[in-house]
Amino acid sequence: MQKGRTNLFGIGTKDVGIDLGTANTLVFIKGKGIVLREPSVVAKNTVTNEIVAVGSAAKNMIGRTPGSIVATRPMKDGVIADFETTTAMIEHYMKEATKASGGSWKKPNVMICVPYGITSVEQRAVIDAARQAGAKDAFTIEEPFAAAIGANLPVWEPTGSMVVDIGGGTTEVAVISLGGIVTSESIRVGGDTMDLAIISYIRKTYNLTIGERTAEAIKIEIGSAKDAVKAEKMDIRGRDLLTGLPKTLEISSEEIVEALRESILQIIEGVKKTLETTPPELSSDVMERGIVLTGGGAMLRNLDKVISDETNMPVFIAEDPLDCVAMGTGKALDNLEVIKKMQVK
Ligand SMILES: Nc1ncnc2c1ncn2[C@@H]1O[C@H](COP(=O)(O)OP(=O)(O)OP(=O)(O)O)[C@@H](O)[C@H]1O
Repeated sequence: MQKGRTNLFGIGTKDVGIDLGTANTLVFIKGKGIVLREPSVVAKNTVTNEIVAVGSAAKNMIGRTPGSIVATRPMKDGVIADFETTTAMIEHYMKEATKASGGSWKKPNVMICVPYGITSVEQRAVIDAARQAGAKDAFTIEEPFAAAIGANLPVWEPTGSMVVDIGGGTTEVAVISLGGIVTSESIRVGGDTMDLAIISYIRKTYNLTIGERTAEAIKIEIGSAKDAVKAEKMDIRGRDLLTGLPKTLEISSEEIVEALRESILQIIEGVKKTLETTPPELSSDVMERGIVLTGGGAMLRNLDKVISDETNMPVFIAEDPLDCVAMGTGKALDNLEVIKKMQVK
């Protein structure tokens, strides 16, 4: 255990962990837990280049902005698409974290979880952004590793742990042992791809256009990775492509299973590919302990069952799958000395 120190946040070490996800950003403060969760959205005025809003306020602007304001997701697809905006986002969340702890900023160590496989240049840029925003020192941790720590897997032990983190932009599959990622796959399929697949299905089948937020709501409410015993129904609203007018129709969960089939297949392929390249000793550990699903996508109904059927492995959903990466990022601060050795040079 690291020895606590007193600062303006109160008693004890109050270092900060930030899960910079493609869909959501979560901020963890040591000793307090997760203090903030907001969508990773930034609204920018394209004329003045000014940031108008960050987080929930910006998400509400998606699809509703006048021409001069654009609401974007700077981390879309699991990569840093726009560095300047990402920096602004880090600054915003660090300020919000200060407010959330009811104190003024006493420089903390900041651990930032970044998408797996981002370049060392991008990692350094994130570190610089955090330092600029007031961090005493900043470190990065890769997403599947943070997810595994957050899911309480024994990542530091000489045993194989397998995690499948299904986020907004990507799905990351990794086998971890002795504090390192032994084998991994990053698939450009996540919750966003599922939403787009639903939009495309509804358009093709019913000539109805729906927005991304509606598609996400459908996925969360009646989405499933395989047919449920009892089909569920939902009324959805969109714009009829033929008449141009708003229209409501009823869809069933079976249709969403069909719409999501391709995305699910790709996730399964990624899991199988990782298992194929896992050394036998570690595979047998995974067989014994099971595969752990984290990330928001882990909550898609029956996804655990489908992955288990296809791999013949036990599959478990982590407790609080949406929080695993942020919790793991925060907990990694307890092992700062080890994490320091993993940093890009
Ligand atoms: N109950 C649910 N069923 C299915 N999907 C869900 C559910 N709840 C949330 N999601 C999806 O989870 C995704 C967000 O997950 P998460 O917050 O773990 O992603 P992220 O960490 O921001 O993304 P990434 O890991 O790609 O950086 C969104 O696509 C959201 O629609």
